[in-house]
Amino acid sequence: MANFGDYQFEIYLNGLSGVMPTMPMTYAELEERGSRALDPWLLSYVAGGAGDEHTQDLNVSVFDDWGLIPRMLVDGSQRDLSVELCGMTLPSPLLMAPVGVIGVCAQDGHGDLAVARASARTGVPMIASTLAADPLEDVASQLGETPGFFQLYTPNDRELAESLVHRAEKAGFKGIVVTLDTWVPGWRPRDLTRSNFPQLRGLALENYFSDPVFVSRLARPPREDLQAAVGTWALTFGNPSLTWKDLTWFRSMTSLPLILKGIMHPEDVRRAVDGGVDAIYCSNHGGRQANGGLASLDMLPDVVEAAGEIPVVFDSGVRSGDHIVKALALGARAVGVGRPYVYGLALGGEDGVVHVLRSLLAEADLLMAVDGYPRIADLGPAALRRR
Ligand SMILES: Cc1cc2nc3c(=O)[nH]c(=O)nc-3n(C[C@H](O)[C@H](O)[C@H](O)COP(=O)(O)O)c2cc1C
Ligand SMILES: O=C(O)C(=O)c1ccccc1
Repeated sequence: MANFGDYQFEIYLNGLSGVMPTMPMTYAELEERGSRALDPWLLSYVAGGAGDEHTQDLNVSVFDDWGLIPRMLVDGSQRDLSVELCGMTLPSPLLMAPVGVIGVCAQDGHGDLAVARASARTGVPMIASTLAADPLEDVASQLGETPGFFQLYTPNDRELAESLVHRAEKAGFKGIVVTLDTWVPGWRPRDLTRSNFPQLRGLALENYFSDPVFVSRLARPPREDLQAAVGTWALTFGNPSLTWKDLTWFRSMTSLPLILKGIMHPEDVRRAVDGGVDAIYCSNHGGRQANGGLASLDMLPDVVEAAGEIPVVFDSGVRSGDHIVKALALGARAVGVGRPYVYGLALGGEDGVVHVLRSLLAEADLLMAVDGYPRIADLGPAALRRR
């Protein structure tokens, strides 16, 4: 397989216009131009976080606390970014974190499908959100050979939760990611001032509206009374009384690999591992849920240690190839990005997402080559140091 870094040569030889017309090459430009491509009310939701967004900003800046240490005269002719995750071999450690409004971040309102097609083209797995503008079956049908994951927001209606998970299994998803940190949205000033949850406009609820259990809870079909359907969704969305006891239930719901997302505390890692999960997803939800916390990267080494043999997926604040490499060196098995591909989608649709993913992978691949860590197995705590 070609190295991801070959994207560099495509750009040198063809010019960026021959590859992806006029797309940004730095995150700063991607964020700036992607932001302008989104309606202001939607941008507040996508870019915003909890409180004064200190934790959200810290997620990104914390990567500067670590520096990679280059090694010389290492044979870089055989590079390999592939990883094993939950019994699957992935071409790279990069994942697309679940984003619940990507549907409306695309010009045509079908961003979930565009992201799924980008996943098919790049081999970068999509973790499809419960909150989607197209039903999960339609998303799964666009994934091609790339394994996909379904992210579950656990409603307080157990029958509905089980229906969603079983639909995901049937549709061909290869793992279930249960998000634990968002059974209620956090305090998000940007959304509060503009009344901005797109969900409340009924914009990302197709998995519910297409679900027989959900529809059976309504007096009239969603299309006939959208307001009532959204109201029922709001009352059903989260379950505040879930506890670790319910891990048995999650485990019993599916034979697919089970991953718990939003884990930051090593004690929670141990409970999850004891409960038989297949992977731990270390994340603070991109700083959107709780302000005043550590950066997600701050907890990664402790989470990895507590997880032992169980693989750790990481996200929050990853913006560049060096961020990916640093998270891998600190023990992550796979690394997710959220906002970067949302801006790629807003700017260039499916091609924009592909460009963002290929750029991140090319940067990570070339950095590992230049720094003398050509394979992921070469990366470990000795590859970096806290400044
Ligand atoms: C607009 C937006 C919507 C999100 N929706 C979901 C979601 O539906 N489910 C979920 O588990 N996480 C959701 N997340 C969190 C992401 O999965 C991920 O944890 C976070 O974006 C990572 O941080 P980053 O944006 O700094 O890369 C969302 C994030 C954003 C930016
Ligand atoms: O915006 C989010 O990050 C998110 O996942 C969410 C989910 C439900 C309600 C509000 C926000």
